[in-house]
Amino acid sequence: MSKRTLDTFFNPTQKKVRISLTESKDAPSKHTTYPFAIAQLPPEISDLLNFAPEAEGKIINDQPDLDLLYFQPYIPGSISTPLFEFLRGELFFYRVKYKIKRGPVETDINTPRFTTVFGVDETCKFSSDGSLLDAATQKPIPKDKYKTCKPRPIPFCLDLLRKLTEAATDQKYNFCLVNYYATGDDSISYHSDDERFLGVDPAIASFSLGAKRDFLMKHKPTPPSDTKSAAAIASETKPLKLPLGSGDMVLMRGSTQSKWLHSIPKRKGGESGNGRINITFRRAMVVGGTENYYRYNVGDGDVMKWDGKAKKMVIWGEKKGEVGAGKEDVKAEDVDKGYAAL
Ligand SMILES: O=C(O)CCC(=O)C(=O)O
Ligand SMILES: [Fe+2]
Repeated sequence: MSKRTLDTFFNPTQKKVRISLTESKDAPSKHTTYPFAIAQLPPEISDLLNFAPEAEGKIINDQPDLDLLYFQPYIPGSISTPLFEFLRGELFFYRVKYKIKRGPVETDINTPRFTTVFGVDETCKFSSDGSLLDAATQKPIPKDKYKTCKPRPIPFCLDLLRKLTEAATDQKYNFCLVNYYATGDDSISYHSDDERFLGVDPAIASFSLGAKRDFLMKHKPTPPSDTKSAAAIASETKPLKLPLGSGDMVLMRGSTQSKWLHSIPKRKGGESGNGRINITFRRAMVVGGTENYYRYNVGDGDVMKWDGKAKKMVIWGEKKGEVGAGKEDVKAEDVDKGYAAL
């Protein structure tokens, strides 16, 4: 067996761009699907975001099927905490519950983190008035095109980062998923983002803001029927731990999603109690992707918003109250995102 060498090196193809904000500098983002308007980034943040990426991306491809581009950091250090606080304070979040069926047994799942999502798959575009148009014909879409969700446009405060990320990674993104891990008890179990609606070998750009959390990766178990035995692959690969800090970005690309799993495990103590935001940009190709993302990241429960005085997420709207605490289903760790733990 040939030994793979560690060839982590600088990627010469990365471009730097400046994005000028064409929208009014302070008009909040509004849409009929938003529970409330979302403020624009203050200029102190948006001006400096234009200097991203702060560091060159390092390629990590020294293991079979792995292809990462790791920016440490991507977001300038002087704005990563203000951006974290801005997004935690301005976005609406959900604590999604759903049921899964394993054979005859139905299980209730409580997603062990706060989530929210914006975007629409490649078959549609948002027009300037916020309505959805067919991407091919530019005509309004049939009312019943999306049967289980109402797609939401990416607000300006996240769309600037999306555009910068498109330029830095040479990829297109139409979805923005946001996770908020309030404490070390919040997590995402081992999974891969390899759904068919993302197409073959999807590129996913993943940002970290706030508390440092470990990002674990391990190769998927390989069926022995493949060209190599499961044992041969297992001995060639070793699990990876990236201690993601505020402002870091990991681009996962190539065969990474089809062959590797990733997770943010629960942690005791440390800075995890200060909260961490994860933002991923992805590109969904078909209607099913849009329906899936809204089902698992918005769901049908209460809207939640950060309460700066209470320093926690509370239910937004008429019924105010504390959210989430102590209600996690222990089983959620195993089946989070609808995937059985591997
Ligand atoms: O929080 C993270 O860094 C990872 C999130 C993730 O894997 C996902 O949302 O699919
Ligand atoms: Fe993921």
